[in-house]
Formats: sequence, C-alpha cells, structure tokens
Amino acid sequence: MRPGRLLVVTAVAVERDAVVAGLARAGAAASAGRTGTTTGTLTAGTLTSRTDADTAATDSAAADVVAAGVGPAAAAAATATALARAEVAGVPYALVVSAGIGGGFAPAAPLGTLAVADAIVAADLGAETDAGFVPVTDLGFGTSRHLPPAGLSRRVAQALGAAYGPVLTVSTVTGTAERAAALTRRHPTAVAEAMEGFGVAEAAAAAGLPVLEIRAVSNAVGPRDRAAWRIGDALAALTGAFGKLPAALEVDPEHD
Ligand SMILES: O=C(O)c1cccc(C(=O)CC[C@H]2O[C@@H](n3cnc4c(=O)[nH]cnc43)[C@H](O)[C@@H]2O)c1
Repeated sequence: MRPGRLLVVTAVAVERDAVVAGLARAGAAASAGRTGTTTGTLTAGTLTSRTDADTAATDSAAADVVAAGVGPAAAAAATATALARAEVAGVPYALVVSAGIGGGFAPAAPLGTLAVADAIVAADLGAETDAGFVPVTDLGFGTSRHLPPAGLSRRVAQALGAAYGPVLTVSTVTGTAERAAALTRRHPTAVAEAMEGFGVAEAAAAAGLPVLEIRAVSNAVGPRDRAAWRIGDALAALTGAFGKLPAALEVDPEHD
C-alpha cells in the first residue's frame, strides 16, 4: 500500500532539516516549511525558497516537513493549519508523523537510538491531587492518548530498529529522578518523552487521519545533565530513520 502524501511535524528547524535530509536520501520529494516564514523546498535534491503560504497550497511533493515550534499547543496549531490548507488545495495528506529528538527511558531507549510510539500519551494533562496525578480522562474530559495504527507503527519500529512503546508528551521536560520515577510508575512501558506528539495527534484525529510518532533520543529521562545531551547524534539518527521510512510505509494492508 502506498501511503499517500505525508505531513511530518517537527518542533524546530534543525529537526525539520534532519528529516528532509533523510527523505532526500531515500529519494522522496519533500518540502520544508514553517508557518509564517520563508521556506525551502527540496525536490529531487534542489533547494529553492518561497513563502510558507504556498507550502500546502501548491505542493505535490510526497512529504511536507513543517517546523511547528516547541510544545503541544504550537504543534497542534501548525498541524491543523497544514492539514486544512492541504484539504482546501485538493492535495490532502494520508498520514501525519510527529518527529524530532526526545528523552529516552532507560533501559529501553539509550542515547542516539530511535523510539516509535505504540501510543501517544498526554502524560501531564490532568490534575495533581493528594492521591497523586489524575489523568484528564478520569476527570471526565476528553482523551489523554492516541493510538497509531498498530500494524503500521510496529512495522515502522522494526524497520527502523527502534524501541516500541508509549511515547509521553509533557509540557515540562523531566529533570529529576523523582519525576522520572513517577512517570515510570504511571507508564511502565514508556520508551520516550517529548513535547509535541499529543498536539500533532489531536490535530490528526480531528482530521480523521492516522498518526505516528518517531523520536531520536538526545538525552535520558531523569536528572538534568546538559553535558550529557547528544543532540548531534540524535539528529543523525533522525536522518537515518527518515531515510528508511518511505520503504517502511509501503506495507501490505492485510497486515495493518
Ligand atoms: O533544559 C533542559 O534540561 C532540557 C532538557 C531536555 C530538553 C530540553 C529542551 O528544551 C528541548 C525541548 C525540545 O526537544 C524535545 N525534547 C528533547 N529531549 C526531551 C526530554 O527529555 N523531554 C521532553 N522533551 C524533550 C522536545 O520535544 C522539544 O521539542 C531542555
């Protein structure tokens, strides 16, 4: 099954560029954009600039890659905007991917490795109570998790050699052993945390589209240690992942 047009949403420009480099390596035509700025288009290896207003309206590239900003709100807003523009232009997307660097839970996801979500979980959306954290769903509102298509996400994880499990979306980066332990207690199979996946997934769900989340691990979830970050290694892993992704998406629908 060919997946159709792909929207990839990163937080920042270096992540976007790492994704575009991977897609180019795979021979996929990709455009790169950021809401409200001049953007570059990469098609068959040639980079040209244009305004972002054109990105979804005119593009027929196999993938558009957007740097949305940091956090779930920015991610949701940019994703919803890109999806709506593409729909209006008659070139809708078939799949949305949240991608970037992230924190890895030990021992599942060491530095420089990849994580693919089997669930995208809003880990700090809820209420803090005397009895501990209560998820928003237990308060009677909305949802706190989105599920990528199981067959597709598992197959992508296998093709990428990635850890496969819940990826947590947080608005506050974990920086203490206590919080890491609390998250692990609530989500014992979590493989990574980042700040955008749930926002991207909310927008995709509102548009009726499937979503994946792919994270390259730049730091461990735990006590803050800036000297230990490996952002370069993680960006290289992200490029490697998107070099393999187009082939991994061509799956047999019987198995999805
Ligand atoms: O100041 C810190 O201690 C710190 C530690 C890790 C990341 C940050 C960021 O500000 C980066 C946020 C940016 O990168 C993604 N990211 C990367 N690592 C993590 C993490 O461990 N937990 C959550 N998000 C992470 C995130 O998706 C943002 O786009 C600062």
